[in-house]
Formats: sequence, structure tokens, C-alpha cells
Amino acid sequence: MAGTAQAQEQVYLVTGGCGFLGEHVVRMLLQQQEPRLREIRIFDLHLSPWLEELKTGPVQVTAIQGDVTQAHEVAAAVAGAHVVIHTAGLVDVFGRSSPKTIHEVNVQGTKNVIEACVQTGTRFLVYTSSMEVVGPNIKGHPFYSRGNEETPYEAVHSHPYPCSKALAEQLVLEANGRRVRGGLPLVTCALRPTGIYGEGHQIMRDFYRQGLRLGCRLFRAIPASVEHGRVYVGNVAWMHVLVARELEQREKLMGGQVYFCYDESPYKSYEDFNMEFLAPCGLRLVGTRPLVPYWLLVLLATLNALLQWLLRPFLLYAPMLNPYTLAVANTTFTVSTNKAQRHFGYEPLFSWEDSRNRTIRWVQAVEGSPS
Ligand SMILES: NC(=O)C1=CN([C@@H]2O[C@H](COP(=O)(O)OP(=O)(O)OC[C@H]3O[C@@H](n4cnc5c(N)ncnc54)[C@H](O)[C@@H]3O)[C@@H](O)[C@H]2O)C=CC1
Ligand SMILES: CC(C)CCC[C@@H](C)[C@H]1CC[C@H]2[C@@H]3[C@H](O)CC4=CC(=O)CC[C@]4(C)[C@H]3CC[C@]12C
Repeated sequence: MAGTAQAQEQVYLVTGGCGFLGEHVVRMLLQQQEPRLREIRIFDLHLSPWLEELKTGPVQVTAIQGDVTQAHEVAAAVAGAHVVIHTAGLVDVFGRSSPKTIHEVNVQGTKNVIEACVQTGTRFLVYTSSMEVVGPNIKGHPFYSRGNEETPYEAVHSHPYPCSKALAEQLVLEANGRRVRGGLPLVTCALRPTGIYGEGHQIMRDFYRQGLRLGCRLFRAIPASVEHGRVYVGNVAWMHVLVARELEQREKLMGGQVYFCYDESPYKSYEDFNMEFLAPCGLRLVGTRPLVPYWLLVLLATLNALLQWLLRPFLLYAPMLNPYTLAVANTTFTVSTNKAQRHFGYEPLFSWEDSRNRTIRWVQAVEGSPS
């Protein structure tokens, strides 16, 4: 009886619940109608207005405005939660924030989440890591033959974002098995999405708007032969929900594990993949080969980095092209694995056709909306 009562009292905390991925996780938790779910807490630096419309359903939705770098705020939000899904992070590859801030949010923030779990007795922690934890590395090595979680790869990073994600992932995995308040072990695992796309993807929106400005054209910069891993946001969210649900039953198998997020999205170059959505919206990718030679792109990217540094005291100059984004876009990095299926029965919830159609509908709706 006590077991039944406890089973109906689950509280989930989603950090970063108002972000691109976080919103999909929250909506997925509500859609899946998890019978044991009583409350979802959404912890974010910035709370979104759409949260209000979620507050009318049978599951209590609690919005908590807070900062993961503040240990006391995190501890207060975690207290009494059954599972924490930690998606909050500073996703900055354009140099908008300082390396120190990226470290504080992504590493110290994750430390605070772990310590809060330990102090308050929360046993299950799902961390949103990234493929960037593995690569591409600074040497530009491709991730050959569509690697999996076991594929050896020299993970060497210099950019603050992948460095911070790698450190945070390590902290999460090392915390697996730590005794939480009450004496039971903490069970953690990390999910590594490749480049996420779907409704709410701001970089896709930026490309679309740029294409409209350029007369419905985009110009190929990267060879079509460079494959870049992509995964639909709904499937990434579904994987988080499934892990959160299964972690208790399969703690021995899943605790301390990493899982790449994958689905049926095709292997293509970054730009060709984007065209799957942008072409039906009227854009065209000009050139079967890059229009600008690679050395010139490297030069422009380096110039951008230099300008960013020089202008920093006066203004924020953060263009999309810099040495890091160029290296990531220009290095083959794709995954092929079934570890999530083997460990916790994951199958993508959305087919490629579904994912594509949903994303196209979203891009079409972007037209005319404020930037
Ligand atoms: N977008 C992508 O392609 C990929 C993202 N990821 C990871 O997924 C997670 C979510 O990323 P996105 O949804 O794309 O980013 P996002 O920027 O849309 O969402 C991040 C959320 O975290 C919140 N946040 C940032 N700093 C915070 C702080 N100090 N305290 C509390 N909340 C804070 C933001 O307000 C935002 O709502 C991140 O951890 C990111 O590293 C991993 C792989 C790929
Ligand atoms: C004009 C350039 C040559 C093309 C620029 C494209 C880039 C802005 C994007 C190409 C690859 C993207 C990254 C990739 O999908 C992996 C990621 C994982 C994360 O965890 C965060 C986001 C990102 C680093 C993503 C960012 C934009 C690109 C670099």
C-alpha cells in the first residue's frame, strides 16, 4: 500500500525546462501521461509565458525561476524530487559569453545539481550531455564508420563549450553510486545528442531568415560529402523521458552509462540536411560544391575571431562563422548505435517523415514572426 502511495507521488524536476530541448521534455512528460507523475517542476533562468497554459491539466506544473550556479536555489528546487532531468546549460559556440561564464553554468551548475541530489535524497539524475564531449576534436579527425559509445576517438578540445560539457559529463558519471541522504545510491546517466533540430531550433530559424534576405538562396560552404549527425528534438525528449522512467528498474545496467541520442534522420552534410526543411519553404542551396575555397573560409573565420577579440571592449561581435564552428561543420561526425534500444527499449517516437514534416511546419510558421 505504501508502495502504491509512493508510486503516485512522483515529482520530476526539469532544469532548463524553458529551453529548446527542455520545453519538448516538459511537453513529452505531460503527453505521455505517466500515471505516477504528480508534479513537474520547471527550473530556468528565464520562465516562458507558455508555461501558463500547462498549468490547467491534472499534473501540477510548478515554474521556478532560478539559476543553476546558485547552489541554494538548486537545492530548494531539487528537494523532494524523484528524478532530475538536467538540461540547463549555456549553449554558446559563437563567443557571446565568456569562457568563465560557460564554465560556471555548465560545470559548477552541474556540480550544484549533483550536490543537491545528494543532500536532499534525490536518487535519479539524467544529464543532457552532447556529442561535442567526444568530438569533433581540435585535430579535425572524422568519427569514422558512424561511431558508437565504444568507438575509440581522441577527444581533445580547446573551445569552452565542449570542454565544459565534457567536464560536467564526467562529474555526473562519477557521481553514480554516491550515497544520497537516506543512504541509497545515486543513479546517474548521460545522454549525448548530436546536433538537435526541430520546432524551436533558433539556428535553423536564423538560416531561414538569412536565406530570405539573400533572395531565397543560401550558398554552399561545406562539401556535401561531410556528414554531420542530427537528431529530432522530439526523439531526444522521448529518450530523456524513457531514461527517467526506466532508471529505477534498471539501475545496475543503466547507472553511470552514456547513450548517444539517435533516430532515423539521414546522414547528410549540415547544409544539405537543413535544406530538407528549408527547400520546401522556398529556399535553394546554390552550388554543388562550396562556392568559396576552404582556405578562404578559414581566413574569414580567423578574421572573425580576431575582430571579436578586438571589438570586445566596445561591442559584442559574435558571427556564426568562427574557427570552431567551421571545424565542427567541416568534420564528418555521425553516430550509429542501438545501445539505448538494448538497455531500455528506446525506439524513436517520431519517424523521419514525421520529424521532417513537423520541422517544416514550424519553419513555415516562422515567416512573419518577430526575430
Ligand atoms: N542544441 C543542440 O544541438 C544540442 C544541445 N545539447 C545540450 O542540450 C541542453 C539544452 O540545450 P538547448 O535546449 O539547445 O539550449 P537552450 O539555450 O535552448 O536551453 C537551455 C536552457 O537553460 C537555461 N539556462 C541557461 N543558463 C541557466 C542558468 N544559469 N540557470 C538556469 N537555467 C539556465 C536557459 O534559460 C534555457 O532555457 C544543453 O545542456 C546543451 O548543452 C546537446 C547536444 C546538442
Ligand atoms: C557557415 C558555417 C560554415 C556553417 C556554420 C554552421 C554552424 C553554426 C553549426 C554547424 C554544426 C553545429 C553544431 C553541431 O550541430 C553540434 C552541436 C552540439 C551542441 O551540443 C551544441 C550546438 C552544436 C555545437 C552546434 C552549433 C552550431 C554548429 C556549429
